[in-house]
Amino acid sequence: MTASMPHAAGAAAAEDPPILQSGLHRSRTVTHGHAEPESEVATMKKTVMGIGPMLQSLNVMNEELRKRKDNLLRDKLVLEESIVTCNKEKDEDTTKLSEASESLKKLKTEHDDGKANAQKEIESLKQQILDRDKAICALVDTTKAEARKLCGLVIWYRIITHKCRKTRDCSLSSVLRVEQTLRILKTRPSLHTGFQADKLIHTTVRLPGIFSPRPRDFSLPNSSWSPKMMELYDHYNSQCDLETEDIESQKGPWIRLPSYNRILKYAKGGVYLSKIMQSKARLFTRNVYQVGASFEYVIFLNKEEKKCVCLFQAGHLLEGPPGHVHGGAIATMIDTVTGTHATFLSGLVVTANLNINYRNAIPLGSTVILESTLDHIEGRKTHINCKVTSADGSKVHTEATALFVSISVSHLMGM
Ligand SMILES: CCCCCCCCCC(=O)SCCNC(=O)CCNC(=O)[C@H](O)C(C)(C)COP(=O)(O)OP(=O)(O)OC[C@H]1O[C@@H](n2cnc3c(N)ncnc32)[C@H](O)[C@@H]1OP(=O)(O)O
Repeated sequence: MTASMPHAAGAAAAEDPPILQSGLHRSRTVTHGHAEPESEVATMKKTVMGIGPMLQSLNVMNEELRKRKDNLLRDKLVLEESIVTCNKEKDEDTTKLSEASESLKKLKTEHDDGKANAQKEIESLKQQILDRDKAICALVDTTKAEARKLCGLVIWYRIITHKCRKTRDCSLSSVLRVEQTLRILKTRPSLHTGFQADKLIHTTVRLPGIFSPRPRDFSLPNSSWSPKMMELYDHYNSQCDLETEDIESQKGPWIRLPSYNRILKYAKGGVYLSKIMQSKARLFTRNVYQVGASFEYVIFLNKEEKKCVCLFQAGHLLEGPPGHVHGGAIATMIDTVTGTHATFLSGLVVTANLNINYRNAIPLGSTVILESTLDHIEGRKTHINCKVTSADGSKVHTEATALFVSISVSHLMGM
């Protein structure tokens, strides 16, 4: 019988799990073979008992799968929440970005407006400077030869006092100085200058305005100045003119003369120096930038007494005899102080003669005073005396006389 139904039994075996297969097979066998019912029940019982552990493991697996499903669902929820948060943040960032772009646009517009306004102001101030320079020129009657000479000297004065600054400062105080110079010059009508009046406007108009950075004024105290140097500086500086816009309110007999490291860009024959020379040329006494290393000095001018005082501290680069200042360096300072003095007295001059007596050597690093006094003026010749003493005046280091000859601007160009 069993053998007569191979297909049915085989099909059942293929569909059912192995344990069931053996149980069922047996029960079928028993049923069809008319076996004892008790033994069939027992067999069934056995079979059912065999199913128990299998169900247990299936339950465990089911439980695990359920847990995994729960976890996945939780993860999904978390991810969905994150996506919502990210989208929210993205929206906020987009809003912020557009706000920032708006602010930037606004700032740019404001900046452009400000720049345009500043440009306008600069143009207007430049025009004012130009008008003022023209007005100054108009003060001088250029049809008269003497006036033309004065113009030439004004230009020289301006070149010396302002062109040496990179800014060629056109502030009100500069105009004031020009006016003062005019006054001085008017008292000296016999000066020989050959400057052409039409060049005056050209030159003054080209002077730049008040916007360039100011170069270093070497005559101001620095950290290398000794206490003695400072004491003397304070003494003279406290008696200086107050730089006010009102000419009448100036006080003090002394003027501290500013000092820069550049003067002219004209050269032999009146031609322009090469660009390299123009940019690299430096005044001899101001060509060492390191403070305290070479010529540390400040010049004060006394208009009333027609004299100059220079406080000079010689640095270590000026050594001549061991530990003492080189005679050439002393001569340089004497020429500088007396030359400056003569320029203020007589306008454009050059040194024609310099006589020096070296009485006592000057120790390096010490502070000395150079006193420049007017001896006399005779036609184009300005005779100056100069005495170099120790800071307390007790020792005379050097004595000198100098002759300066007035020259025209064209002479200077042709030198
Ligand atoms: C605010 C900035 C301050 C800057 C300070 C730095 C100061 C630095 C100054 C210098 O270092 S200048 C550079 C050194 N000097 C020179 O290179 C000058 C070169 N020499 C000349 O250009 C001419 O020789 C000079 C202008 C000085 C004279 O030539 P001129 O043909 O114009 O004049 P002239 O020869 O007819 O002389 C005019 C008068 O000066 C007299 N003179 C000229 N040279 C003389 C001399 N060496 N000794 C004595 N007297 C002299 C001359 O006798 C005459 O007197 P009289 O009218 O009574 O007859």
